[in-house]
Formats: sequence, C-alpha cells, structure tokens
Amino acid sequence: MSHYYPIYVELQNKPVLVVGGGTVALRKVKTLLEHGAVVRIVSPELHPELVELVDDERCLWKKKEYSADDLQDEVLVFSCTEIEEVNSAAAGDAQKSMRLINVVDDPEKCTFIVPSILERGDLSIAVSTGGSSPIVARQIRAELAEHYGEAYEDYLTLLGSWRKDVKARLTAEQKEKFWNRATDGEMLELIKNGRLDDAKGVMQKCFQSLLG
Ligand SMILES: C[C@@]1(CC(=O)O)C2=NC(=C\c3[nH]c(c(CCC(=O)O)c3CC(=O)O)Cc3[nH]c(c(CC(=O)O)c3CCC(=O)O)/C=C3\N/C(=C\2)[C@@H](CCC(=O)O)[C@]3(C)CC(=O)O)/[C@H]1CCC(=O)O
Ligand SMILES: NC(=O)c1ccc[n+]([C@@H]2O[C@H](COP(=O)([O-])OP(=O)(O)OC[C@H]3O[C@@H](n4cnc5c(N)ncnc54)[C@H](O)[C@@H]3O)[C@@H](O)[C@H]2O)c1
Repeated sequence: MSHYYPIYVELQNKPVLVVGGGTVALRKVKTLLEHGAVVRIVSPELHPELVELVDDERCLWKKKEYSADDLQDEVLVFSCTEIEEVNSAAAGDAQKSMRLINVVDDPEKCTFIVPSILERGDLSIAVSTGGSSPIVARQIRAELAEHYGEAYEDYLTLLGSWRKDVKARLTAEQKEKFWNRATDGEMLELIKNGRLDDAKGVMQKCFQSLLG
C-alpha cells in the first residue's frame, strides 16, 4: 500500500504559493488554475507561458528569490526549483507552519505529491505511483483515457441532475431500482451514440413509473 493518503482538495479561491517559474512550475500552475486556486509565484525568472498568465492577470508574480517572508496565508506550497538550498528552505518554512509542501525534485521533502489526472466533467481519476515512476502514472492515465471517453461528462451530469429528486421522492427500494436502471449501461451507450436527449427521456420515464 502507498504511504500517501489520497484526497481531493477544494482549492477555489484559496491561495497557493509556487516557488520557481520554470517548466515544472508551469505544469503545476496550469492545473492549479484549472481548479480555481489563487496562485502566487516567487521566482527571479519566468517561463514565457507563465509571463502570459501573469500579463492576463490569471496569477501573481513576485520577481525575486524565495525568502521565508514570501510564505503568507497559503494552504499549499510548491517548490519548483532545481536548487537544493531553496527547496530545503521552502520545505522547512512550510512544515514549521504545518502547510503542505510539494518539492518537485525531492519526494523525501514532500508532504504531498501530485498524481496524474484524467478528468471527464465530474469524473476525476487520479493515478499515483508514489513517486516510483511518474512516467508509468502518465501511461496509465493515457490507457484510462481510452476506456473512459468524453461521454462520461454528460453521463455523470445526467446522473447528478437526478440526485436531489430521487433522494427526496423515492423510497429506499425505488432508489435502488432507479440507480440500477440509470447505470445498467443503456444510458451510457445512448450518450456515446450522441443520443443524450433519448437518455434523458429514458430516465424521466423510469422515475415516473416508479412514482406510480
Ligand atoms: C504525475 C505528474 C503530475 C504533475 O507533475 O502534474 C508528476 N510527474 C509528472 C511527470 C514527470 N515527472 C518527471 C518526468 C520525467 C521522467 C522521470 O524522471 O521519471 C515525468 C514524465 C513526463 O514529463 O511525462 C520527472 C520527475 N518527477 C519527480 C522527480 C523527482 C524524483 O523522483 O526524485 C522527477 C525526476 C527529475 C530528475 O530526474 O531530475 C517527482 C514527482 N513527480 C510527480 C508527479 C510526483 C510523483 C507522481 C507519482 O509517481 O505518483 C513527484 C514525486 C512529486 C510531484 O511533482 O508531485 C506528471 C505526469 C502528468 C501527466 O502527464 O499525466
Ligand atoms: N516533479 C516533477 O514532475 C518533475 C518533472 C521534471 C523535472 N523535475 C525537476 O524539477 C526541477 C525544476 O525543473 P524545471 O524544468 O522546471 O527547471 P527550470 O530551470 O526550468 O526552472 C527553475 C526555476 O526556478 C527559479 N529559481 C531559481 N532560483 C530561485 C530562487 N532562489 N527562488 C525562487 N525561484 C528560483 C528559476 O528562475 C526558474 O524559473 C528540476 O530539479 C527537475 O529535475 C521535476
């Protein structure tokens, strides 16, 4: 068993500090922004794509070398430099104040690591090898992408849209019947074939027939 405990973290409007502004920082920043974090980068230099993000006011940049006072109210810290002393300092500062830290070139200093992620709307599959081989994590993600295609986004949106009504209006036995029907494969197949409206119709009919 991996010694890392997997969780999904709500980062909407939460401050995150990224130390360093190179290629790896760019990858981490893009994913953070996609998930709504407020990203502040501290680095003397920035990758051109990060400069664009800063110019577009998608994230903030302090043009300087990292020092302890750069750590403010951030919930997560990423240290993305290749310089051992900088990474050690950031890791030490973060841990003193119980902040979670990811050091991109030193798993031993990490209190969290980032998985390879496949997302299809509300479906999120995170793959980790615990640092043994990020390439294998990426390969598994690519294999999963073949199996769990784009249709899952609409499929899960449709299922999710029924949760409140089913919870409020059906008995436990009816709920089981409803969800078994909704997930028996037909809805997914219809959506894969571009027939979302038909899938919606089948679910509506099933709900009505259970209500009697
Ligand atoms: C999943 C992903 C997420 C992301 O970063 O977004 C991610 N690394 C990815 C790619 C990748 N990283 C590296 C290569 C080059 C090949 C190679 O070296 O293997 C490739 C492949 C590529 O580029 O395709 C190099 C590398 N990575 C780490 C070290 C340091 C070390 O091992 O000591 C070195 C060596 C540097 C050197 O040799 O100097 C460390 C970490 N990388 C992790 C995550 C964490 C563990 C994940 C896990 O295993 O569960 C961990 C521990 C910390 C962290 O970063 O969170 C992302 C794939 C995203 C995707 O495409 O889906
Ligand atoms: N975890 C991963 O997924 C992963 C993947 C590939 C490589 N790596 C490792 O991550 C490290 C970073 O790789 P990279 O390609 O982004 O390197 P890079 O050289 O492109 O970027 C390093 C960044 O750190 C900044 N920096 C330097 N000194 C600083 C300081 N004192 N304070 C703040 N910022 C400072 C630089 O200006 C630069 O922007 C390397 O050690 C690399 O081996 C990790």
